[in-house]
Amino acid sequence: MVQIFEKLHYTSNCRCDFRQNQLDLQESRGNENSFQFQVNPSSIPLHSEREQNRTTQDKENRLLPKTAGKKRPAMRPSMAFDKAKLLDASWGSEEDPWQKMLSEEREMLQVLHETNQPDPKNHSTGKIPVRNQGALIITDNMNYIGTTNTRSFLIQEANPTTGIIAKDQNSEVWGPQRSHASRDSTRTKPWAFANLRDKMPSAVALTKVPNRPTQPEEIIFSKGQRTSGASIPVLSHPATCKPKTRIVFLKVHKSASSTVMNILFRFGETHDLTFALPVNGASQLYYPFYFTAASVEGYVPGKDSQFDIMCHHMRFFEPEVAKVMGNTSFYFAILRNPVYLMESSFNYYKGTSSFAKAKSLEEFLNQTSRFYNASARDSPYAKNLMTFDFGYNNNGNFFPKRIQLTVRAIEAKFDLLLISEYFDESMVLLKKLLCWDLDDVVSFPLNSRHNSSKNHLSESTIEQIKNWNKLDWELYVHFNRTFWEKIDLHIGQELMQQEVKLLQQRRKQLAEICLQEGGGIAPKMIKDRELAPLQYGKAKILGYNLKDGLDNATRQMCQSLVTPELQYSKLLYRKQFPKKALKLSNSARLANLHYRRTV
Ligand SMILES: Nc1ncnc2c1ncn2[C@@H]1O[C@H](COP(=O)(O)OS(=O)(=O)O)[C@@H](OP(=O)(O)O)[C@H]1O
Repeated sequence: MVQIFEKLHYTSNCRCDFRQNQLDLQESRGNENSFQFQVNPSSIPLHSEREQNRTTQDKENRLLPKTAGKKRPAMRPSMAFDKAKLLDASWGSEEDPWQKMLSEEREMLQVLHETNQPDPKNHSTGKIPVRNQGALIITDNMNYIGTTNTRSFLIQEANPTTGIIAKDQNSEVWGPQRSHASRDSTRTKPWAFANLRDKMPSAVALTKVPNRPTQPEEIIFSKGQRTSGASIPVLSHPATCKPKTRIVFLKVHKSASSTVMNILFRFGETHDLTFALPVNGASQLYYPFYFTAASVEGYVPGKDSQFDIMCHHMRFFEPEVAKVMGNTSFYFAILRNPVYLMESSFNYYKGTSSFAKAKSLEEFLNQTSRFYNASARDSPYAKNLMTFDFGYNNNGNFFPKRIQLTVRAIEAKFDLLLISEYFDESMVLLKKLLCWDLDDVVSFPLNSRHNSSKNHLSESTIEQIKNWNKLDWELYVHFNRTFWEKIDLHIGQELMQQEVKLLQQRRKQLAEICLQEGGGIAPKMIKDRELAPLQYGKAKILGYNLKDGLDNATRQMCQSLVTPELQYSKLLYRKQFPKKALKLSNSARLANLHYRRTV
């Protein structure tokens, strides 16, 4: 009986409606003749000879340790795809090219995305293409990847069998903002927080910070593996720092990405920035298929950097993203401990083919061959979801080399990888690298589950999840380490703690100003439908009630902090494409979007 109910429930409320995804795009093609669908990646022309024949000095520079503010060169997709053609013959045999490359000691290596983006032509016929899961690896001796003696560093440093206990910062809510002397004068804040300045206590004095508490990553990495953090006793950015406004955020699933997205939405709105929004007001950028520029509303082929911020769910595909956002945008993403990510995913995506029939996460893990079908289109929710979102093969076998190259490729493209277990530290680091204000990164947690839909995990289940999501686990371990290295490099532990404290105080204060109950509440208690988050799978997603009697400006500010992703997205779409939105809402399409976010 329960199962029957669940089945019905999931079907009616499923975000994994791939068919709908196809139809959305199909329809958009009909409406938007200007859209050009992605060509076969292998047909992308090569960059010029000059670009390819980089100088020896260039190559040497790429092998130097990372330095603050220095962006390493992006992977050249066109070169990569040309070489990809050569490797087409080994498609399907995943191991062989890996083994071959392992023996090529002097060559630098590069991992590529899987190359077979679904053929958009299939979409127009309503056919759903089968995704080839083969990973493609190419060699390229002109790239940024280190020499052979660094190849096994990841596995040596990380102990994948060690447990990580995630610290949940969701429930904390705090305070005051700091002044920002070097603000870009062109920036405007029509309403955000401006009216609250006088309601806030003066900035917290910078007192001696207590020793850093034991944190999960310390269980994994010895202290010596981090550089010592130099404390910089200043809170304002240097005069030369100009807020970054061109941003790509890879919204990795179940990693606090909706909260980050809300931060970007608010920043974009208050600074009149434009968003690369999904076509036809859809909720995602062509997910679970590789991102394609044509899935962005208003994208004009050949026109550079048309939008300021891209932050909807997508499966990352660099050349297409670059078409819309250019290569100089600030690229960042957020990761989460795969153990807790999977526990969250199991509840949220309970309706997907892998999880629907499993009575519990434990049952799924004990019988993965029974429940998991790698070729099912919705399988990524059940295995290495982060790897998949970054554009790599989530079913790939584990090889140290695979991880190393994947990590290198991600690092080559992404300026920053955040860690959701350290959300506040992540926001302080983000603020620093974007040259933003503290108020720009303050937020309330969104898309959080009610405790009743969370499951306790035993030690053995945790181990099983880690093994099952080995690729994600290794990514997480690596980027957890580099996260702290970045903090040491850019901020220092002491200043970080001070700023985290300020951020938390600010959040707490905003909660007192805005929230009726002071924090997240169960869905049935939410009074305003516009503020009700999508309820999905088996998860009960918390929302917020705003206080009554707020003046207009305060209410608007508070509302923006708690508006769920789908409603906020719809609002931005209306603002950016009023005519199209009107057309869509006339056909009652847009109005219902937040009830049927696909996937
Ligand atoms: N600030 C902050 N800090 C730490 N964790 C946070 C935060 N905000 C959201 N969350 C948790 O992130 C989970 C939802 O992730 P996403 O928003 O990425 O989900 S989704 O893919 O967009 O559906 C969801 O995890 P679960 O509650 O375990 O499901 C949220 O609780």
